[in-house]
Formats: sequence, structure tokens, C-alpha cells
Amino acid sequence: MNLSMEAIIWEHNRLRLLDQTKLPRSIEYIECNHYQTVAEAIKKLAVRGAPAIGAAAAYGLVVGAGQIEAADRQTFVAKLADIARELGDTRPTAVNLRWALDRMMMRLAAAPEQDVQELRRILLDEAHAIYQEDIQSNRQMGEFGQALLPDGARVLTHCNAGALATAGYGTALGVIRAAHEKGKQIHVFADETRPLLQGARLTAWEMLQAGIPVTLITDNMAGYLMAKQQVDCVIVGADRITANGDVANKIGTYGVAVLAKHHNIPFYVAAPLSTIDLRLSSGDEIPIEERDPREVTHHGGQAMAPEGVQVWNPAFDVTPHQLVTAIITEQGVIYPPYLENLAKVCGNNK
Ligand SMILES: CSC[C@@H](O)[C@@H](O)C(=O)COP(=O)(O)O
Repeated sequence: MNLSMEAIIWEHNRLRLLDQTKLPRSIEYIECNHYQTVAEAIKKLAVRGAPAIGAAAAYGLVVGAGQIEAADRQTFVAKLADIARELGDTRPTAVNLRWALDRMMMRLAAAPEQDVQELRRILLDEAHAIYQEDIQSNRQMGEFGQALLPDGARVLTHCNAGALATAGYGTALGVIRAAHEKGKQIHVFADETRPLLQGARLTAWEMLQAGIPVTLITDNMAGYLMAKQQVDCVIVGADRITANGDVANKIGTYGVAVLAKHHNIPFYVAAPLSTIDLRLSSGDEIPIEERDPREVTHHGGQAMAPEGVQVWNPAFDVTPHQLVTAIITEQGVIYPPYLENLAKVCGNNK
């Protein structure tokens, strides 16, 4: 990916976030001199995708640490905990957000340093580590996942689980990138992903940038495409995976999984271990974000529905584990029974 198109940039001690609401029309970065700007960027989906919002929030905490007036360690940690709470409340579904903030606060708690300047440096190091490890995980996931894609595979994906949704490389799109880099002929079908069109605006754009053949379809075309035997497998990302293997991901993913099952097409989920939440036993417990009805009624500022109509706008849905063929992680490909096998893989890492 072109360096100037990274979702998150920390350079010269300042944070810049690519404003993904503007893509693909223009490439604009948001300067984040205050943690409140980071929180706003996460809420409005300028930065989005589970691992990316985790990394952005970690850097947001670093920015917030810089805003805290000179203080003793105890006051500094207490104020930072408030900032972490505020950042953590921006979006409820992707567990990576909480995971990254908890990791930052735990690192702080474990640091014996009393000097606040030193603590700020430790926080920055930890944010860098979260960022770098995410790229590394995506590459490992890509390596494991690409083995599942035969040469010539036609792969359907939903939403955007690419470099834009992570620190770099991507989860579902990372698997596709890795197969492409191995010289396999891969053809991507990108669901446009209503209502905010992450598939059309971001996945199609990312694939074109990478030189990977891509065909854009509207969400309601996926079933017919499968019926015409044009899809060999589905790969999507995840916002949260529970202990039993249920998967929360962008609204519409569940429908794609049901279609894949009906047509006997493998349905893969690619996600780092930071997306797996063993504290929740099933998808019923995942908080699902509901967003502004205007995202459904309006497009490009234009009303597409009668004023006053009732709207339901959940941003995510839950795909039951029975529909998931395998989960691709940086530790390898995990197959059912998920309750047992996720615990085994995460047990060593959490
Ligand atoms: C690697 S990103 C995985 C998921 O976060 C992605 O598929 C998704 O649903 C993103 O939703 P978004 O609302 O754009 O943040």
C-alpha cells in the first residue's frame, strides 16, 4: 500500500488518521492534537475496522497523556483512566478497542516509574507495539489463510477487512493479498455493504490499488452469484468472536453465511486473537451498535426515503458458529469444535 494511504500515521510525535469517510473521492488526513479528535474520528468512522480502531485508540491515549497537565503519578493514571473510558465508549462492538485500551492501562499499572514524562514514553512504546504486532499478525494470518485458497479462486468478501481496517495489510483482504503475492490468480467479489458502502468505497479501492482483480456487486446480488457457481469461498473479518465461535461482523455478514451454507461454499473468518473474546460465551452477549437512521435514509446528503419513516440500523450482526467453516488467526487455522479449539489457542496468549 502506498505510504501516504495508511489508515494511522504516527510521525514527528503527532497522530494523523486517514479520513475514510472521504474515500475514494479524496485522501485527507485528520490531525489529532487532542484525544477528543480521535474519539470523534472513531465515532464517525473516519477510522474504522476492529484492529484499526484499537490501534487508533492506543495512540489516542498517548495524545490524551500529553494533554494531562503536569501531575504526580497517581493523578496522571486516574486522569488517563477517564480518557481511556471515553475512548472505549466510542464504539461498542469491536472488542479490539477495549482490548487495546486495557493493554495500555495494564502496561502503565505494571510500570514502576514515577516520572510522568517517562510514563508517557512507555505508553507511546506500547501503542507502537500494538500497531506493529497487528501488521505482523495480519501477515501471519495471510500466510496461513492463503493455503486455503486454490489458484483461480473466486472469493466473496463483505465490508472492508483490509489494510484500511487494520494497522496494515488486512485480515480477510490480507489472506487474499498473500495468495495474490504467491502468484495465485484470485478474483475478488466485493459486496458494496450497505448502508455505508465500505465494500464499494474501500475494498474495491484497496483491491484496485493492489492490482488484485475485483468485481463490485450490490449486497442483494450475492445469492444469485453463488447460485451461478461463481463463488468458491467467502472470507470476512470480525469485530468480536465469542468463546463458542459466534462471529460479530458488519451487518449483512450473517446473510452471506446463510447463503454460503445453502450453496455448500466454505465460509472463512480471518481475525487476530485480539478479536476473540473468551469472556462471552455466545454471540447473544455481544453488544451490537445501532447507528443514526440517517445512514439508511440518506445518501450523499440526499434523502432516499420518506421523512418520518421508522428505521432500524444495526451496524453489525452475529453469524452463528455452525455457519463458520474455519477461523484464520495468526496462530493458525482453527476448525470446530470452536469452544475447545479457541480456548486452546487463546489459552496460551491471553
Ligand atoms: C479487519 S476489520 C474487521 C471488521 O471490523 C470489519 O469487517 C467491519 O465490520 C468493520 O465495520 P466498520 O463499521 O466499518 O468499523
